[in-house]
Amino acid sequence: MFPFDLVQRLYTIAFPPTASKNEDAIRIGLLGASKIAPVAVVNPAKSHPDVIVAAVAARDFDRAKKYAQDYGIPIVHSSYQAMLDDPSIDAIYVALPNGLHYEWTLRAIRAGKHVLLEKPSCSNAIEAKKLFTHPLVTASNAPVLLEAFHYQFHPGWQTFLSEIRASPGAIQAVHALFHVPPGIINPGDIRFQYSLGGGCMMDVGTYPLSMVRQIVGRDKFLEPVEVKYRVHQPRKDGIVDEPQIDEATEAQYRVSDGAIDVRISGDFMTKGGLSSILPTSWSRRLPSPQWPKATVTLAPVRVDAVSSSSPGSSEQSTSSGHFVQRTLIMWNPLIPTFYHRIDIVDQHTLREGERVTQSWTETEYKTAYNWPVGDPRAAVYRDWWTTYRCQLEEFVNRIKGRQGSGVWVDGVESVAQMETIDRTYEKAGLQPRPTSNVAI
Ligand SMILES: NC(=O)C1=CN([C@@H]2O[C@H](COP(=O)(O)OP(=O)(O)OC[C@H]3O[C@@H](n4cnc5c(N)ncnc54)[C@H](OP(=O)(O)O)[C@@H]3O)[C@@H](O)[C@H]2O)C=CC1
Ligand SMILES: O=C1OC[C@@H](O)[C@H](O)[C@H]1O
Repeated sequence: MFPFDLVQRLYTIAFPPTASKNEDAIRIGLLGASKIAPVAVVNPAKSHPDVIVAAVAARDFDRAKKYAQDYGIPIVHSSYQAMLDDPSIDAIYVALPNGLHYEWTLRAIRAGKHVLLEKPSCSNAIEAKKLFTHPLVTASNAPVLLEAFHYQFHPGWQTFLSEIRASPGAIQAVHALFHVPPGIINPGDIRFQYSLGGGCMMDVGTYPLSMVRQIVGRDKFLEPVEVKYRVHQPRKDGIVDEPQIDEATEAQYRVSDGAIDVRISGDFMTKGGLSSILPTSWSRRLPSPQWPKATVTLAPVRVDAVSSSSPGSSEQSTSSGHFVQRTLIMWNPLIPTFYHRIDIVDQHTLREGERVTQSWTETEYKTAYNWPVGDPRAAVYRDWWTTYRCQLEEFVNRIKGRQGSGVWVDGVESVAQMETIDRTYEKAGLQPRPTSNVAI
């Protein structure tokens, strides 16, 4: 069947309806002529009546001019500071290398600008604590500061969380991954430079980490118990130029108050494609593309007669009855508008003591391009809105003091996320990324 919905969504994302701008629209300035800004801000802003992408600043003026021409941005600044000094700018999008996030976000806040700050918020937890607890950030009339964990703002991810919360059984295991194939990230990229705050855990690894933290509860302390990484080694002569740069990381965590098995995996260059049909020596050269995903396994619960056992207790394995163990999977929470799916898989077993007499599986598949029917948020959101468009909606709502969808990434969460990244690096035997020595 021809996927009309998909084509329609993709067409509307590429050519969004252009909103006429309100008089008090927020004028955003882009700090850096970055690769991500067109996708994360410039395009989403087109359909938002309260956002104008008004300026771009780059270290190289000619590059900034070209970028401004390409994306129809009226003002060009030849330095980041010139952007912050521009009184016509209300908000700044910080999409600089991670190692510059702290410095330029604090400078922007000091200049009275709201900030949409790319993930990860800072180079490490020291910076994140300084930033998010800074009096200029915590003051009641402080500018709005948001770490751009865009996927959280999409109804698809929120529906997944709601399904988990509404499901029977305590959480037993949470696994999340984000792997990208070789060739996506270029050799000289900022992600491969320690001094700029690079590394897999800082980049593709932040998403699965953020996802598992959302699922187990952001107040839970994740203690890394085992962390494995692959060092980035682009040279054939065996010399590792950036020994602190993890090209791929796998981490297992213990959760503060429970026995949940938490694992994450990130990879900048995932290989091993067609491993089931090709010899290993061939397969390990091939990319192995896969959707980012999060998987949650719940404890079995008894669903027939009244049981004295509590969900997840060991008594269940020996008692008789009808048990159901649920697994929930979210495929592709990062680009859900293109494709996503929520699988709700119920594994049924009938037991007589330790003997399983019958077992079967029932699976329900869901998608959520918008909030549920009847939810007032569904009348505001659109099915074609990308995670970035949803994020921009909420950033503006916060600045304008509007109610919004209720989804937000606050400073407490951003600091806890950075602390967990630091702990993960330390457990791996690597250094957290360097702290900025710029005095602001
Ligand atoms: N939310 C998301 O989906 C994504 C988020 N990101 C995040 O956005 C940020 C930027 O990523 P991306 O757009 O890929 O990055 P780019 O490689 O495009 O770099 C961003 C900007 O950094 C500036 N820059 C400043 N100092 C340096 C330096 N020493 N070396 C290189 N560049 C420098 C450049 O600005 P200038 O123009 O002034 O030269 C460049 O335009 C990162 O924090 C990343 O994690 C990235 C991709 C996706
Ligand atoms: O969404 C993303 O995909 C690719 C990454 O390298 C990038 O930084 C990340 O945000």
